[in-house]
Amino acid sequence: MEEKIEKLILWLQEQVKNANLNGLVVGISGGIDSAVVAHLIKRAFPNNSLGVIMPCKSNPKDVEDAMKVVESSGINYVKIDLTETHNVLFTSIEKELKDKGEWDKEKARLGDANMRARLRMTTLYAVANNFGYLVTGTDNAAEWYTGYFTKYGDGGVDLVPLVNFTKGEVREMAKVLGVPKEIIEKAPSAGLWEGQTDENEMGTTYEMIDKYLKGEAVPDKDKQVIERMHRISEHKRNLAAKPPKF
Ligand SMILES: Nc1ncnc2c1ncn2[C@@H]1O[C@H](COP(=O)(O)OP(=O)(O)OC[C@H]2O[C@@H]([n+]3cccc(C(=O)O)c3)[C@H](O)[C@@H]2O)[C@@H](O)[C@H]1O
Ligand SMILES: Nc1ncnc2c1ncn2[C@@H]1O[C@H](COP(=O)(O)OP(=O)(O)OP(=O)(O)O)[C@@H](O)[C@H]1O
Ligand SMILES: [Mg+2]
Repeated sequence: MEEKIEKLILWLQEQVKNANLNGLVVGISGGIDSAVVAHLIKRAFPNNSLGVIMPCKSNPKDVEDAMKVVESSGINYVKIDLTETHNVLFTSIEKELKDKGEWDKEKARLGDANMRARLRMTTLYAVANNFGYLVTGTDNAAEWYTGYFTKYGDGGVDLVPLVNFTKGEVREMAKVLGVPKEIIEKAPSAGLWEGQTDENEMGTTYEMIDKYLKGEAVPDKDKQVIERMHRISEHKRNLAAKPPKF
């Protein structure tokens, strides 16, 4: 794993050099994926890396955990609270659609959640412009394959360094990098609504997705969930659809 980490760090340095920019920024959530990326970018660019903590109606525990990652990695950081911004934008959309009689409360929950991820993306790009940094994503192989991310939200990034690592490998990497134990052990969550966990929402587990990606046998029920998620999220892994020239 040490060797893979060294190669990843060189790769990160090369990407920034090729882009003619100065360094890297990442959103730090208090979860393991962003903890690993924060440690990696701090190692790649000790003086040109930044973590952004962006609570958005979030559980205060997430900010505490994000601060543990700031401490363990030693990364420079800034905290930008998006709660008020989200309120203003979301309630104005709600009002207009309600006035038209088109408000769907059920579907709105997902729209609300995805808006949090897209506001974070917008914030990261504003910060990246300011410093001349690239925006670093945190998706691992399991999330990328299943499309378990918000299109143009946490999926809207310049680099995805963890995309070839299963969740299990990300945990292994976290240990080597010195990510705090409690961050490594907590249940993965997008934190987009109270009590959300990735595995509850997906209907399968990272253990199963990792096995599937390694070509190992998984129960039929899990295989079907994974293959369906992959199929319906194909559009997220591509740029916008273009018609041919007529
Ligand atoms: N076939 C197609 N071709 C082109 N575009 C297509 C499309 N189908 C949908 N779309 C577009 O994509 C949109 C749906 O995609 P999207 O907006 O991403 O929304 P969606 O995939 O429905 O939801 C995002 C999922 O990712 C999870 N998530 C989000 C953020 C972070 C994390 C985490 O682990 O931390 C997890 C979240 O909990 C939720 O389950 C549609 O509204 C439509 O605009
Ligand atoms: N409150 C937040 N502040 C800053 N960035 C955030 C916040 N919430 C989410 N993000 C960004 O969105 C990314 C996607 O979230 P995701 O939950 O997949 O990763 P994670 O929280 O790092 O790890 P885990 O999957 O174990 O919860 C995060 O890695 C982080 O970059
Ligand atoms: Mg998370």
